Amino acid sequence: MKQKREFAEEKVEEEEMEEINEEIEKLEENVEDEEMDTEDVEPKPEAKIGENGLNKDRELFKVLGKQEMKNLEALKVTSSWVQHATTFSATIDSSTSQSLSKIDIPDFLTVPDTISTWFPVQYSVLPALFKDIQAPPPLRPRDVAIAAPTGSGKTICYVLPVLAAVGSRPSNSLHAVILVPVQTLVTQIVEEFRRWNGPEGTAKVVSLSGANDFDKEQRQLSADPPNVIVATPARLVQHLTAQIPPPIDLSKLRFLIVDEADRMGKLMREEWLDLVEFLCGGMERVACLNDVIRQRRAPQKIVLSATLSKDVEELHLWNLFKPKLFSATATKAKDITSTVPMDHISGRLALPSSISHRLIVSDSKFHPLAVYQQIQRNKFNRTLIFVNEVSSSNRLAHVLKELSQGEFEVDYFTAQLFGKRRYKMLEKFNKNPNRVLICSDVLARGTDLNRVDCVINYNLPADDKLFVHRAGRTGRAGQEGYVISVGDKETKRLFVKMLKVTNLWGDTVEEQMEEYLFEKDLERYTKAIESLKTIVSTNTKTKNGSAAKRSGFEAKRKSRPNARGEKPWLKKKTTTTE
Ligand SMILES: Nc1ncnc2c1ncn2[C@@H]1O[C@H](COP(=O)(O)OP(=O)(O)OP(=O)(O)O)[C@@H](O)[C@H]1O
Repeated sequence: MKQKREFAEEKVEEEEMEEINEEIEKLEENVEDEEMDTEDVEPKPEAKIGENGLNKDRELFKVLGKQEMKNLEALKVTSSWVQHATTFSATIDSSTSQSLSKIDIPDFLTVPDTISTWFPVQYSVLPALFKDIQAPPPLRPRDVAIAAPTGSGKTICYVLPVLAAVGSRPSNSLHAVILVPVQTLVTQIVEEFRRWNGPEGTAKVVSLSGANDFDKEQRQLSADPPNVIVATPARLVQHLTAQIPPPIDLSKLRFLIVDEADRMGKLMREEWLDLVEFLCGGMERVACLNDVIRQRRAPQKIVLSATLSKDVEELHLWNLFKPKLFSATATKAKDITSTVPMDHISGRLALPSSISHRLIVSDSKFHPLAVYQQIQRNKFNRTLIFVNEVSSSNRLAHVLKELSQGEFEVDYFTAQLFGKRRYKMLEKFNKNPNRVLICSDVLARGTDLNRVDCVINYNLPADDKLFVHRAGRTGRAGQEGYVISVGDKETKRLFVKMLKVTNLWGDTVEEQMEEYLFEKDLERYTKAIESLKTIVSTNTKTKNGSAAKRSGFEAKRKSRPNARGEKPWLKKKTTTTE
């Protein structure tokens, strides 16, 4: 019985297969007919025969009908406000700087001795912002985006307007919040406020970041409400959510400023911007007259960066109100929408013209020696060396110390450094000559160190923006600066391609360093490597033995009694029972 059923099923399958084959033959005949029709309409191009003797066209997907498939051109969408930017010169020299008398600043502000002229970005932005403060517009002032090269003086563009808005007799309300991506920048910007705020310091400026103790910050915010807060987003949100109501009242905010805006990442809206805008109020979309009136309360947003993204989605994230763009380009706005596939608004001039770049290509085993020879040959006074891994920072530091034999001091600075030790390290670098500081990218953006002669990319930067920001630690305020990138035949290829695609290659000089150039220092170099190997092997033994030492704030926190007053780190004394 079962066999019969199987046999019947097979029979049905055969009949179905025959029907399907007839269908396919009919289809093929139709297709051939179609081909026949087009035959007399236009001469059929020579059929390309592939190796296997088949018609090449048939090997690809057959497009039915007559339309030709063609690649559509990628649409370049640039916001209209990016197209109609207020532009100014990217170069800083006597011809592009303006005298201080050209801009009236409030008399209660003290001009630091180092400031004698206004840089192009300041001369372009400050009058517009001062005007909005002296004569507030009926609705709310337009938000501002500033795209200018590194070291061009963008910080002052918001420090002065904020201090002008606070006024000479400040009330107890919070006028401005400035957000920056890393805590080293928080301290630097508070210092810039102090420079202009005068010795008695009319405006109360506080810093909120991982460098300070959270509880201490919270007590200070409640006891003495500040006029200006400079913070990292994470620490600000921590204060805004730690207690209800939060000790920070954002409802009367005049400025919401984000420096190094493109570094805040695509998740910033979810992480902190929604919460801050909600607490500021007035950011809702306008649906009725009441909204228009309520919108007057919204703070004026100012976003800044040397590589402000041109990406419409990213710019849209900021929810800017009728934004006004100030952008550094040597020529008019055509640079901004340049055909170069770059996502910087500041166009091809993202690198200050006072910076020269050299690419050293050598075998990777000689890279520490190549770095030493470049520092020694050019007699750089202060050198910043960027590495990608923490491990290579202390190894490179050891080899350079061995090679330099006291010619210059070598330190290294990474995110592992906590609390005050970071600022002591930077202060030591700023105050002393003949320094080499090896650091990770925590110092790549915004950090304003004193007269860095040379930036060395010991490990090449991952993308063009990072290259621009690392290079921008030198050649600041129009001074001369040198950038040296170190690579080997493999890594050089991708690096050169990246810089050429984004028009940052400019007049870079490429130098091949062959093995014979290293012979004169080879003996010392070998000794340095040997001593490094012994240190690394002893370190690995101690690491297996005991936990690595912590430094600074982290170490102090470890040696503090817990809530119950116990000291868990002390070994419990075992009492003998006999
Ligand atoms: N008008 C000026 N005259 C002289 N020096 C100035 C002037 N404006 C700014 N500077 C100095 O130029 C240096 C760079 O300024 P600032 O840090 O504001 O640049 P930036 O554009 O913010 O750089 P980055 O993009 O790296 O953050 C600082 O040391 C600052 O003191």
